Amino acid sequence: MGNFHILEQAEAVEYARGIEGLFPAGVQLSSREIGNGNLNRVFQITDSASGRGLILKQALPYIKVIGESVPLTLDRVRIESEALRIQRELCPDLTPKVYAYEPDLALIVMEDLSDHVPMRRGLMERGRYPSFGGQIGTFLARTLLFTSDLAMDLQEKKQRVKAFINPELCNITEDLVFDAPYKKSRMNIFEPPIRDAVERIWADTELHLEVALLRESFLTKAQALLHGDLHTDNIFIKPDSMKVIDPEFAYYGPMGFDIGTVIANLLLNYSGQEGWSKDAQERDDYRRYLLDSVRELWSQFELQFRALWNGHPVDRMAKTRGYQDLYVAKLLQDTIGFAGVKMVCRVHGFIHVADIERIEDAVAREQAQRIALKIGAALIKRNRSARSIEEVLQIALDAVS
Ligand SMILES: Nc1ncnc2c1ncn2[C@@H]1O[C@H](COP(=O)(O)OP(=O)(O)O)[C@@H](O)[C@H]1O
Ligand SMILES: CSC[C@H]1O[C@H](OP(=O)(O)O)[C@H](O)[C@@H]1O
Repeated sequence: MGNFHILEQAEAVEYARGIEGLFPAGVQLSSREIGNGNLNRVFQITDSASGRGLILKQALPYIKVIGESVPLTLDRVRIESEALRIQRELCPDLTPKVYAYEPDLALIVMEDLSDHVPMRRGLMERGRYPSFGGQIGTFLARTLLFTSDLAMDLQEKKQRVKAFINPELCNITEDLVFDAPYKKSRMNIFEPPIRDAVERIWADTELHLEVALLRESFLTKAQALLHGDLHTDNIFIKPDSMKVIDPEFAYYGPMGFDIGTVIANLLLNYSGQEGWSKDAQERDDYRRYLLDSVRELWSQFELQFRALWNGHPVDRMAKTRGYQDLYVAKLLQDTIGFAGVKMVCRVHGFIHVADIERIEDAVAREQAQRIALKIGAALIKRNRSARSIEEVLQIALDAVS
């Protein structure tokens, strides 16, 4: 990365213009910076005449939301580009096209998905996406099964694990998801009215034991190549299409972490419904839709995961009678536990979610935060005994009754 420098907007445009086969010669290109994420710069570069465009994403050598005092490896762009390549091979319809990867400048150029919306925004506007369960179920089943020991040559899989060692990005998750929310820490940000609920989490040793076990799994279980940050801002959606972006947190970890992250974000929106409608009927209907989506996601995932396992060449031991059932049962438990920690950290941790944060009414916002903490903590505590996704739905219903 010797030639790295932060691109000026005009340089970004010239870089895009130079990519062979994308724009006609002499084309007039416009550009705007649209990056609203925590880590990177994102330019949308458009041919004003045809409306065709692309996205140029450049990593900064530090954490954007904190500043230059906290360096962050540019190697994350290699991880992101390689993960995108693998995900696209496995799920061509569910990932963006990548046009260029330039390691020296730590940038990736990819398909502009502006005809989709980030799913978080879609849900905040009460969008309904009936195909989502099937789409995300496919993404999860294919990316998780086909990158695991179940379906890969065991030696190749180990090489993959090595290529995806992602210590600095994993460290962010280890700190922000598994550590800070469970103790008094400068990394926690929350509003005074929920201090009592946060302090209960800090003092709950039964909860801490479950988090320690989930953290151990995150640290040691190299089960599959994870996306690593599968929240609803990283899912772009429209009625007939869904695409997953931003796998810079990819590493070999426990499958349930990715599935749990999606579920957590649906349930954070569920919690936030407290502030998005004055009409109780409308709020309940939308909550029901979100719970149906959680159920559908899990059942589609399970169906497709089992079908792929049964229908493709897999590891000899994977055919052992009874093994698949135990594997899927444990996967559900992991999913539930990780969904819980991903909810809790977004309420009083360092990074919050707009679904709750943007509620203007302070009382409703507080209520939404309390609901999210209640669901998150209950999921964490249930993780090792859960037997069915229905338990997740019941926990969510109990939290608002
Ligand atoms: N391929 C894309 N098409 C359209 N918008 C995109 C695309 N990639 C990123 N963006 C926009 O930039 C934002 C930040 O991108 P992201 O890859 O999530 O960066 P970060 O890692 O900093 O979060 C996204 O939320 C979205 O608004
Ligand atoms: C200090 S950044 C933490 C936060 O940033 C990542 O989000 P994104 O890259 O999608 O903006 C990730 O969720 C991390 O938890």
